[in-house]
Amino acid sequence: MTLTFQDLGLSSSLMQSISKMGFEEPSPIQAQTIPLGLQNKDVIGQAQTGTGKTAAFGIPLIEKIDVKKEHIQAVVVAPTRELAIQVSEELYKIGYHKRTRVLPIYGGQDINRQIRSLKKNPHIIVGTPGRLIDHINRKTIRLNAVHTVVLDEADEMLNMGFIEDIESILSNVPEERQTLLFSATMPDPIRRIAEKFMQNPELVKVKAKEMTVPNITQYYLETQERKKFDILTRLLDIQSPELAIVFGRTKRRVDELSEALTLRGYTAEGIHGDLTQAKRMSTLRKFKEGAIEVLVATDVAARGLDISGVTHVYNFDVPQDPESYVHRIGRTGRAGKTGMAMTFVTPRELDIVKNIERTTKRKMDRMKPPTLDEAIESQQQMTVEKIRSIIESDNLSFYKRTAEELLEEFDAQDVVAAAIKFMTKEPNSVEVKLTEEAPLYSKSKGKNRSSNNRRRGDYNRSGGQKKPNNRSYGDRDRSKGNNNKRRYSNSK
Ligand SMILES: Nc1ncnc2c1ncn2[C@@H]1O[C@H](COP(=O)(O)OP(=O)(O)OP(=O)(O)O)[C@@H](O)[C@H]1O
Ligand SMILES: [Mg+2]
Repeated sequence: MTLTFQDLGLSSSLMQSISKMGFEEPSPIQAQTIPLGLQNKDVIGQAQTGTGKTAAFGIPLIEKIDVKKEHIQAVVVAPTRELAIQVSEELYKIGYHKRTRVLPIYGGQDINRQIRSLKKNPHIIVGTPGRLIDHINRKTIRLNAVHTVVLDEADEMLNMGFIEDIESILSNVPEERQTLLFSATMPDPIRRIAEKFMQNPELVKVKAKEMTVPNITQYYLETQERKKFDILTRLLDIQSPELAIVFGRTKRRVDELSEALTLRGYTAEGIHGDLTQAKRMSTLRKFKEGAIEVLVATDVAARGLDISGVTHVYNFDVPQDPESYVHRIGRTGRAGKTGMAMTFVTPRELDIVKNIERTTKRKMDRMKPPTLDEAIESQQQMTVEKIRSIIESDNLSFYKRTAEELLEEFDAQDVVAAAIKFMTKEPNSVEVKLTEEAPLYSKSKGKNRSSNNRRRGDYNRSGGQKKPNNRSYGDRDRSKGNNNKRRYSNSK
């Protein structure tokens, strides 16, 4: 009974793009939303992180564009620049064969350049609220022929204080329109907005027992504040993630952590709202390309980020609330792939873990912080594996004479041990000093929560080009990773 994209009655140009993107079958949110979108219904969509909400609104949106018309027909509003770019790239791909013109519009980019791009008559604009308002006021964007509006990550726009901007954008769009509202979480204020601005919206809520996707294994580690950093580096050594994101509570924390990681020999960089747009983009690009192994980020900096290959998320500081936990760990385990999330808690913060577990309806397993010996042991194991694979695959004749000479002079065990020692990345003990963060207290205890990471002003997200479509879809029946098909499997 699995629904296919074909069943949804999409046009051939869209089918072509979708298959080029490697999508095999619609994800549950897509299967439910696309038909409603095509029928011009208002939709409130809620589904877990990484389950394809972008294409859920993107596919019907593109289907409804009349490419012959030379004006803006749809507006997508997203909370951050990086997200605006990421969404517009996904829409560009979906609309590629149909030749839909999509333009991202965001603050921090030269406005005159944007005005020039707007003169090329894009069909769809993907923008951040502030810059959209700016263009509306300058009359460089006219929304009088817009038939579809999408609010992506509505909860985050609310958190960032964009509500008035959104109201003002919506009031510039004809009332006869379709409004789609998407979010991974759906707090009450968002429901109220929906009541005010949408017409009999259909609520599409992908049923899930838990708020987090099942393919992320979740752990917490109880430790003292001052031990966290050593534990982080040991975990990085033991788990050797493909790509990892480390979350810190504040911008200062992110700066200090990325410096400290660099000092210990990891390639790490940080992103947060105080960095320039150019710096944030280049860091994200390097991370996507794998030139950086560890991305250190504040909460908001990583919301909505879609980077394939993020295998591990470390909550170096416990997140402020369950919602931010859900978004943080949702940077891994996307599109059906597996992921691991480790949350560090000090003894006084244990209540927060309980609170998160209650909200997400999912227990985290307790993980014992690894010891230094365990870290060294696992590094040695990696060396041994490397040696094994070299013996199996390389032609070693060039080295054999030297090996013989060494063996004549020394005991064989010593020679091998020395080689292993030389090749093993020993845990680096360079002293690092992090400014301590005060523990967070569970809300339920009525104590103040840390307020030094105000969400507003710290918005930055991922954008940039994604890797080509050779990502497999974490498809359980298919063990080989690198095929061209991406299949949705995590909620079946
Ligand atoms: N039907 C599909 N088959 C395979 N891959 C898909 C499918 N739909 C979407 N994807 C891919 O899954 C990834 C996650 O999608 P997307 O970013 O839209 O998730 P999301 O639900 O918006 O997550 P978040 O809540 O974190 O914003 C993207 O790389 C996207 O291209
Ligand atoms: Mg999204």
